Amino acid sequence: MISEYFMERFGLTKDGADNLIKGILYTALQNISFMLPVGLYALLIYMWISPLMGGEIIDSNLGMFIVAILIILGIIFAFSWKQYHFVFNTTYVESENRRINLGENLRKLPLSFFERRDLADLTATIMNDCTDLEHVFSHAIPQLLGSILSLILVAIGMFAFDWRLAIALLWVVPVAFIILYVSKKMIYKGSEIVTADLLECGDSMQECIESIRDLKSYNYQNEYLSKLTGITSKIERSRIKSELMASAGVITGRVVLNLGIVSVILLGSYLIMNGQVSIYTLLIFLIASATVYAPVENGLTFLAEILMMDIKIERTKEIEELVIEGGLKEYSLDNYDIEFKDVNFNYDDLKDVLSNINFTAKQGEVTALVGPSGGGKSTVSKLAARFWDPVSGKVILGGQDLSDLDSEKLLENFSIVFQNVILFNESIMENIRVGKKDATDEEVMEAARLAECDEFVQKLPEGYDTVIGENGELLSGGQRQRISIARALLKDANVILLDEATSFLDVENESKIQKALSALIKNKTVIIIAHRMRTIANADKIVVLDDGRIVEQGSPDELIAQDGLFKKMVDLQNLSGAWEI
Ligand SMILES: Nc1ncnc2c1ncn2[C@@H]1O[C@H](COP(=O)(O)OP(=O)(O)OP(=O)(O)O)[C@@H](O)[C@H]1O
Repeated sequence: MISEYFMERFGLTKDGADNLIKGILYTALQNISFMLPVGLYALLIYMWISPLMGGEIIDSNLGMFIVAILIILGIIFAFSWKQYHFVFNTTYVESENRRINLGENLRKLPLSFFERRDLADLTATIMNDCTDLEHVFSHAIPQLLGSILSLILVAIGMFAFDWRLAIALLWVVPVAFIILYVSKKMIYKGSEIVTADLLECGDSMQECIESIRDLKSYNYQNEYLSKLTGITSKIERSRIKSELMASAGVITGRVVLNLGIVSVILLGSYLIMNGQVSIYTLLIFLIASATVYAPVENGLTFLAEILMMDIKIERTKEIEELVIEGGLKEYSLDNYDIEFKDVNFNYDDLKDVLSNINFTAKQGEVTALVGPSGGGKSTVSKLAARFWDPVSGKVILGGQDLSDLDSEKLLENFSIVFQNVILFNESIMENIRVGKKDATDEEVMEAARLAECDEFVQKLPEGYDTVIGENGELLSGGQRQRISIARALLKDANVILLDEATSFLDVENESKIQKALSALIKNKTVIIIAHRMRTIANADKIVVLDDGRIVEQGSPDELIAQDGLFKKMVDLQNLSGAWEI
């Protein structure tokens, strides 16, 4: 039951929760073992004070004391070792599990999620929040709950010894915790503000690094840096405020704890004067107060930390509990036609981006999406690969509604070349192999040759083994595009989406790649987006999108004959082609 509570409350796995319980028990035992020397002091004081108070003289046996000290040290060592094992080792394993789970969950989320969510925020959750939680599970929770547990056991002993002095010693403990708990809202608020400010700072730093070229070219660094300085100062202020909010409760609690010693002295003196307790009993309680309050003081600091952590736990749970996109993993397709049936779509409920889209991209044909910028071409291609689901209407592949299919399985049928090519900081060979994980080096090189990569790759210092830097920074835009096309050629899937796939290429290279692509696209469903009319001259079907609606569709000849938007676009490009500067 406790295990289930911990799983739910702290988002732990079963093993993690069980180990946390063991960690708490060993922390309690460790705390008690730290109090064992108090028993030894008590004995020593008794031996020393007894003759002064007219009692018998007790023979001190040094050997016995040394043995007792060694036994106590042994016990402290054994419990500390166990506590360390359960608390620290298992915390790091749990933290690793948490990161893997988050990563797994993210992998299964619809791609639309990543367009909506702030990526710096996601990274902060996986890295920073998990690290902060690591600290809470390795220090705060076991120490706090262990302290409470050991305190309860010690309190029982104290009550048995003298219940009046026990009350005088311990009444401050619940009061101190209640004071801190009452300030919970303030602590949470402070932590929420710090988290939001850190995120804003992370976003701005990332933006600054990504756009450093533009900042320099527009001489905008100073303005941007002063904005960054403003944000970092804001973090500093909110951190100080948050610490003050948390420490107000902790310090008040600690002051209250000290009142316990005062009340023990006052009550003890009164009881001694009335002959109800001996000075020995009072001394024992005063010595005990030092060891009893130490874990409680730590506990107060840890409780504040746990209250501050709540926001991080919520943030990780939010990702863990996101609804994972479902869908059929096993399905059969009649063919690879993609049909848009009465599709309406928007990104944010505010403005319709696509309205009443009806067309079919047939297998064995090239369907080109053209139209003015912002007309909805890329959005149509995203819906075709189920990156998003339509708000109404259906997108159908070979008779199956895409929204019924598992995205990962569905994308096995797609080769996609995006406008913005993403490359990894690995060798060219591995970057192309992304298209087909089990491809041999020969297959990769063949795809690279077809995509006109071979010539520039041979000139690189280590050929196909050259590592191309973060997002392929060592390559030109056209070279990056060719690598992306090589990936698509290697994957050789049945549906091919090309979104401005050759926009960075010069005429010569584009013509060569068009040739390679025509070999690739035989008998496949091809949807191509291009602004250059030359790129889509051989398309079987043209769909013209303007302001989210299909305004014309048909073969290039039919549309030229219609003398509408497509014809206007072709004429304009012919005209601009003839311009001389
Ligand atoms: N992730 C998004 N969130 C919100 N709105 C978006 C998003 N992506 C695109 N839009 C909006 O949807 C509309 C259509 O964009 P889309 O990229 O599909 O047009 P496009 O025809 O491909 O444009 P271009 O030719 O310039 O690439 C635009 O108004 C754009 O602002």
